[in-house]
Amino acid sequence: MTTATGEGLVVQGLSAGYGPVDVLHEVDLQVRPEEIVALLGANGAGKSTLVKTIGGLLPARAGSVHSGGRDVTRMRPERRARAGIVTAPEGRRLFLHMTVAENIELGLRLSGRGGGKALLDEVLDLLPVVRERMSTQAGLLSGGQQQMVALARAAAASPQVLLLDEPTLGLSPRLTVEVLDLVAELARRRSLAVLLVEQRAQQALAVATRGYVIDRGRIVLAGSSAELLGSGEMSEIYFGAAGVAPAADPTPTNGSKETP
Ligand SMILES: Nc1ncnc2c1ncn2[C@@H]1O[C@H](COP(=O)(O)OP(=O)(O)OP(=O)(O)O)[C@@H](O)[C@H]1O
Repeated sequence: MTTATGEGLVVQGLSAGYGPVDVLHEVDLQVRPEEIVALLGANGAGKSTLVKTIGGLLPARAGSVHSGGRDVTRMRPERRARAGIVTAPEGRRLFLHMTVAENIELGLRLSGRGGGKALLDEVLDLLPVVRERMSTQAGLLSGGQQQMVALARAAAASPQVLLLDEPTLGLSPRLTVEVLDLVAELARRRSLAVLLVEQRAQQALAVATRGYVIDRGRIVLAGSSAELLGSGEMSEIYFGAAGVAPAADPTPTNGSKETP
């Protein structure tokens, strides 16, 4: 593990938890620009907690988070977003009664980091499904379309570090491949450092160059995608604990969480 903090996302010795319970224990990870790194783990392993702590929604109890060489550990989420760390949270979190355009505008305003019309245009070129539905109410879109809107909203905020918490949750295998291909295209075009949280290890490792496996709040395995896919240890830790096969398709749900 390099300790260089100059580029991308660097997490060192990060611990966090809820109330009296420690959930994350001294997590180290790094994502360089233009790199997609998968964060894999069974239900309850600590993936969302790690994303929340990196994004600033949950305070770090120890350790540090750097983005582009800047120490953001003590910054509030809005300041972190302005510093380049943008999260597309699990469950999409769209405002379902608002149009797609309003969702994107509001997201950009909240992040305080919109990349302007040119960037939004570039993102929408990659996501024609979103462009075609800018005036549609978000609640009327399918789960896959909502996922694309969440991705567009996050990408249009001009992130340096993009945290994607289960962007394929509830999507069909075909849409999963489509969303992950788009993530890869965005990472390449915009030099993004992408941390991709996924339960679908095979699909995630197909677009990621490297991955980490988290178990009970600790990184227990790290390696290239090929190494992880071939690792018996990973199957044991991850799939043994999860009780699902690597390519398992989680039960589709179109449910969305609406934040006030
Ligand atoms: N708000 C909370 N308050 C207390 N404990 C929580 C809270 N959120 C999560 N936890 C606990 O923290 C641990 C890690 O949960 P987390 O949601 O980070 O796991 P996860 O890997 O994202 O799981 P999943 O894949 O099911 O979303 C679990 O034991 C969970 O019960």
